[in-house]
Amino acid sequence: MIATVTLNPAVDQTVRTDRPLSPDEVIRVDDAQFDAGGKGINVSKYLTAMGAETVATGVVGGFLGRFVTERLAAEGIESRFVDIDGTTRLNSTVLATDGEYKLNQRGPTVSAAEIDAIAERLSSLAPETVVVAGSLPPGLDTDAIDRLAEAGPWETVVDVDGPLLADLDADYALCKPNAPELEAATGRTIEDRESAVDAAEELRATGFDRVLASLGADGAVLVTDDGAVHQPALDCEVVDTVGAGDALLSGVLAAVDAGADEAVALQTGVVAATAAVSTPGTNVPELPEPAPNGVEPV
Ligand SMILES: O=P(O)(O)OC[C@@]1(O)O[C@H](CO)[C@@H](O)[C@@H]1O
Repeated sequence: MIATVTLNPAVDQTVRTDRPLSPDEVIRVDDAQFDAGGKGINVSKYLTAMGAETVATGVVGGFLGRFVTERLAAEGIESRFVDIDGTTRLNSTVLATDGEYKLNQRGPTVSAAEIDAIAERLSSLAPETVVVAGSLPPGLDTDAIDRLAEAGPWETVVDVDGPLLADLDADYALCKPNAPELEAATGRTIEDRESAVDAAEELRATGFDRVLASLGADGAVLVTDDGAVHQPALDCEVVDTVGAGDALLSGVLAAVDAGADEAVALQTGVVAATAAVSTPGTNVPELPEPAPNGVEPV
């Protein structure tokens, strides 16, 4: 079973307007989509859709926290969150004709005691894999992630900001930086897939068995002990990019969980990410079967 930990969940609000954003004007939008979000939660949503066993945990609070747990229950996603005093955040995406605007709140304060409570939840769930994903809320630093990684016999996967990746001390099974995060974690410049692989190798040497790097229009690479594989991006019309990284990571984890090799896992991830960018918000779209193998060694 794969448990996900979201230390800073969100209600994701997505609105669209058929004009550019401009200051000092009221811009009226026709409708708003609300999804239960936060990176770990999204991973649990995708894993469930892909048939992998998963439980979402982390912290929730207030009326927006209730929205998150109720929405997950309605979608058939198992969750075991720790309640906190503050209110879970509202993150907004505005899809306008001049671009995609994302406003993420910092979120409520979370304490070390609440990390202990999450570690207890994880111990009782006894997952094989724990995925810690998303930003750290006020009150926490990377020690919280290291503590969760070391609190049990599970392997731990992380999807956190680049500077945080560089600060982690425990051993991790996998991390999933995008290109700017890979640059921030290593101080290297990513110009192409070869430089991404070099940076990923450097990151692996600091305590990550595998590095899954998303490279936007250049697809993704998965770098492991067995070398590196690359999957080019697939053609699609991009509606919004929110949640694409979560879909990529989920596809890789679900495929590995089902016994697939690295190339098939990477391909499954890129297919899921392509479906994610083709749909607004962070609800899980219909996931197509992986296309013919486009994976190549780097
Ligand atoms: O502020 P963070 O924790 O870095 O990211 C949070 C977030 O933008 O990530 C998800 C998409 O990946 C959304 O569901 C959510 O709003």
